[in-house]
Parts: sequence; structure tokens; C-alpha cells
Amino acid sequence: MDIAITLGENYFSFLLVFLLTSFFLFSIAKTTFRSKQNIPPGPWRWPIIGNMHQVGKDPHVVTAVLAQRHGPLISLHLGTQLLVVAASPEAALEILKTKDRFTSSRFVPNAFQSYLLPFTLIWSTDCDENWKSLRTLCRTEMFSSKALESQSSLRAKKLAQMLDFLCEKKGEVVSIEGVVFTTMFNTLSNIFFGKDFLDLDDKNGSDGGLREQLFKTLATGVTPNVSDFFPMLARLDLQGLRTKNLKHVKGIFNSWERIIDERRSMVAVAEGEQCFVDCLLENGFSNDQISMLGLELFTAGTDTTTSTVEWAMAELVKNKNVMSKLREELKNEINTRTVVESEVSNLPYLNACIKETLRLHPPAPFLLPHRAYQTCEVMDYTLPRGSQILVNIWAIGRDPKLWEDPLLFKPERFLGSNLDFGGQNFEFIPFGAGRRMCPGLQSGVKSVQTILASLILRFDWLLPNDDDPVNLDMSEKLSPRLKSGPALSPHSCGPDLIMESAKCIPPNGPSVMDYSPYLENGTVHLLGVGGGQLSTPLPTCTKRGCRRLMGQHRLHEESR
Ligand code: HEM
Repeated sequence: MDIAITLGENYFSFLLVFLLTSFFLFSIAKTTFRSKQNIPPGPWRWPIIGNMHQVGKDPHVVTAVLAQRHGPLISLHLGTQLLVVAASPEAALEILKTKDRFTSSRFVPNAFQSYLLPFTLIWSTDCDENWKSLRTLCRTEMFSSKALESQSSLRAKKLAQMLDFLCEKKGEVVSIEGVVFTTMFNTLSNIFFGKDFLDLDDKNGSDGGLREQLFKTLATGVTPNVSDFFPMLARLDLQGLRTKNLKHVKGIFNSWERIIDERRSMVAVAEGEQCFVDCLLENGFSNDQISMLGLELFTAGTDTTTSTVEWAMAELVKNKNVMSKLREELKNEINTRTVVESEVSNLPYLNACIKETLRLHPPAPFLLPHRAYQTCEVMDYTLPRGSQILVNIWAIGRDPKLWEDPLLFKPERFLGSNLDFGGQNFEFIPFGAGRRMCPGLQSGVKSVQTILASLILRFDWLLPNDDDPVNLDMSEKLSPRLKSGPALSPHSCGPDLIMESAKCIPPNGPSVMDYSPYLENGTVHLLGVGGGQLSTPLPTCTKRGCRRLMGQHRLHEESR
């Protein structure tokens, strides 16, 4: 018996040593083989872990600095995974246009791999037939000019609900990010499922935990994962991220199952009441395929637009001159009380402000991760098959060789310029370019234009306690919804903006022009609390029935 135990113990020790040694030798062999290839230059790396320790919390900043030292195309070794980062318009052009046949595959985080169905759009590893037909269907039914036109009344309705909500909240603390996110989510959920999913005033968790499950799903994909760094260990799912992801995704799919079945059982849907699910059902999609696509579109379309509005608001509050120029343009050009899409689409200063926001604060600083489909040459370097490829548009947007005063918020630089985000000017590609370019560009821009214009036109903005806007914390951080720290997260978001004491234009009032004194004297307070603190409750006033933040109480008393 003792002999058997000893033999058993020895066997496991031997197996462990054998596995670790093979793993070590494999890692060394892989990196040595690579150093013989003509891969892009990069910083010195440790055996096994490579450059993992150097990437840090702000990889877009770290790789921008490394690009200054090593050139516009750099290599980093994250475990055995090779990562290539491009940080110049020339490198971006080659990757996204000239060589895009080889570089348009996706690098899919391991946590997302377990539930990948054949029909995915964003996380489709290759640009195969399934991806092509899904993209064509989405383009025709969701993103074409005709489809966008038919969705405009829905977008207007959701915007009106958001503004009414803000007006009702006069004197209370409201999170701008939360309100814009909910508005965007409900807009998309109506287009897709024909119904609202979230409540603007979600105090009682009326969404059935959907919001939380969505964020947890995303968080598993942006948490640094051993399985991504050492794909040979992926099957073990050592951190359990793939398992967790699957659990959350299944929870979401289950909650949507009933809605899809209801739509399936409808005999005929009246004209004008059709939603995208009806179209997918007509095309023979299964419940899981429909839910998967919904999940992809909701995540791609909400965080990006919300982050853009949030950053734009923060920059406008900080830059008073820009704010007053924008307000002037809106007051002069918008003739109705409600902001209409057709009126704002061509406003030069509003659009320059949006472009300038996307230049300085792109919601996806690295686009989404690409992957080399096969070994290829980019800028005379070799990108081995399977390399992960990122394009650092954050670095390109702040490059002093390309932009005058790159760190200043100067919308004027876009006035009278042809520079656009349509994927042709590689110094400015917040929506990407080439075959993987964002299909939701028009839809996203329309929402950002109307939401931002309405927030500026209908409310006046001040910092609490008349604090100087220079004190607004503009440091970047991961969305407060994604609490765990990312290694290479595509998400960046701005300061948390909390609005207080919204003064609004009363319903059925005269045209907006008549409210100018109101807009000038009205007070809507922004509070920049920075650093993701919104995820923990902020101290609130102890008076019964008062839900203000402690620091806001003085204003509360004054406004009585
Ligand atoms: C300000 C708003 C938005 C920005 C800045 C933005 C940006 C991006 C970027 C950078 C990519 C990756 C491009 C690449 O990997 O090369 C992308 C992909 C994508 N976006 Fe957007 N996006 C926005 C809004 C939207 C909206 C509203 C939707 C849909 C409702 C959407 C749906 C998608 C989809 C489905 C993809 C994946 C395309 C593919 O892989 O084939 N986006 N977006």
C-alpha cells in the first residue's frame, strides 16, 4: 500500500516536472524561432512571460511610448502569443486596406470562445461566408439609409423619454453615463426585439439582472487571461473565465428565449411594427443565433456611443469657449423645440466637436483585435500566422507629427477640412477601415449628434460648488461597469459625470429661442468623481428623503 502511494506520488511529481519542463522548452523554442524571423522590433523580453509585465493598465499609452522608441510597428510577446501593434497611418493603411486579405481575421479572447456559434459578426474569426451573409443582412435591414430612416421616429421617442426623465429629476443627482447608456440600449432593443429592456430610473433592478449579466459577460473578455497568453493551456481554463462567460451568456439567452418565441408565434406582424428578430426568423435563424447577434449588437452599439457623449460633455464643460460656440450654433440653427436628426446632421461646429472627441478619446483605442490569417509581410516585416494585431488609433490621434497641439480640444481643426471618419483618412479612423470597419457608423453618429445637441441645448452645465472645470478629473479608466482591470481592453471611458438640479424647458413651451435666458441661468451640475468610484456608493445626505451626495448639500439648501 505504502509502495503504491509512493509510486503514485512519484508519478505525479514526475508528470508535473515533465509538463513544466516541456512547457518551458516549448516557450523558449517558440520565441527563439520567432527571433530568427523578421518580426517587427520591440522591447527586451523575459523568458516565458515575455513582455506581459510591461503592458500594464494603460496598454494604449505604453505601446504609444514604445512606438516612439522602436518605430510604428512593434512586437510584444505575451507569453507565447505574439502581439503586433501599429501606431502610424501608414502601418494602419497596410493592415486595414492593402494587406487586409491577410489581416482581417479576428483575435477572439479565449473567454468568448466557448459559446461562439457559427453565426457571429464581431467575433467571427474569419471573414467567411457566414460572416459575409450576416453582415449583408445587418447592412440591409439595420444600417441601410432606408432602415435608418424607418428607425428615426423610434430614436426620437427614446431621446424624448431621456429628456423628460432629466427634467423630472430636477434637484436630484443623475448619472449622465447611466442615462445615455439606457437610452441607447432601449433604442437598440426596440429595433432588434421591439421592446424596452432597461428602465431609466432603475432603482429596483427592474431589468431582471440583465444589465449586470451583460457587464459580467464583457468583463470576462477583458480580464487578463492565461489562456490567451499560453493557448496550449486554454483547454484548462485555469481562471474559469470561459466557464463564467458561458454561464452569464446562457442567463441572457434564457431571458430572451420567451421574447423570441412570442415573435415566432405571431401570425402576421403589422406594417411598421416589425423588428429585426422577425426578419431573422424569416431567414431561418435559431433562438441562440438570434440572441448571439443581439448580444453583439447591443454591446457594440451602447458603450461606444455612451462613451463618446460622456467625453464630449466633459470636454465641453472644460472648454467654455467651445461650449458657448456650440450652443450658439444650436440656438441659431435649430428651429424646433425638439432636436431633429435632419437638422443636426450637417451642423459644422457640432460635428467638429464630435470628431474632435473621437480623435482624443476613441471608444476603441485599439479598434477590435485583428489576427493574421496567414503569414504575411507588413511594412517589410513578417507577421506570423496567428499573430494578434492591434491598431493604436489613440496614439495616431495624438501624434504631434500629424496634429497641431495634439492634446488640446480644438474642434476648429476640423472646420473646412475634408477629414472624415469614413475609413479613407488613416490618421483618423475611430470606426476602423476596410472589411471589418464598423457597420453601425451612421446609426451611432446619428444618436451621438441628437443626444449631445439636446443635452447642450436644453440644459446648462456647471460643476458642483462652482468648482473650476480645470479640476474635472479627465483621467481615462475602464467603464465603471467593467470593474476588473483589463490587459488589452478595447474599452476606454471618460470621467463619471453626475448631473444635479437639471433645469429643463417645460413641455409644450414656446420655441427654444425664447428660452435663452433660461438656458444661460439654468444650473445643471456635473460632478467628476473619477477613478471608477461610481461602482461603490458615494456618501449621500442623511436627511430623510434626500438622495443627494454629501458634497452637493450646500447647493441643495441654496436652491430651496
Ligand atoms: C460612436 C459609435 C461607435 C464607434 C466609435 C464604433 C467603433 C467601432 C470599431 C473601432 C470597430 C472595430 C473595427 C475593426 O476592428 O477594424 C467596430 C466594429 C463594429 N461595430 Fe461599431 N462603433 C460605434 C457604434 C456602433 C453601433 C451603434 C453599432 C450597432 C448597433 C456598431 C456595431 C459594430 C459591429 C457589429 C462591429 C463588428 C464588425 C465586424 O467585425 O465585422 N457599432 N465599431
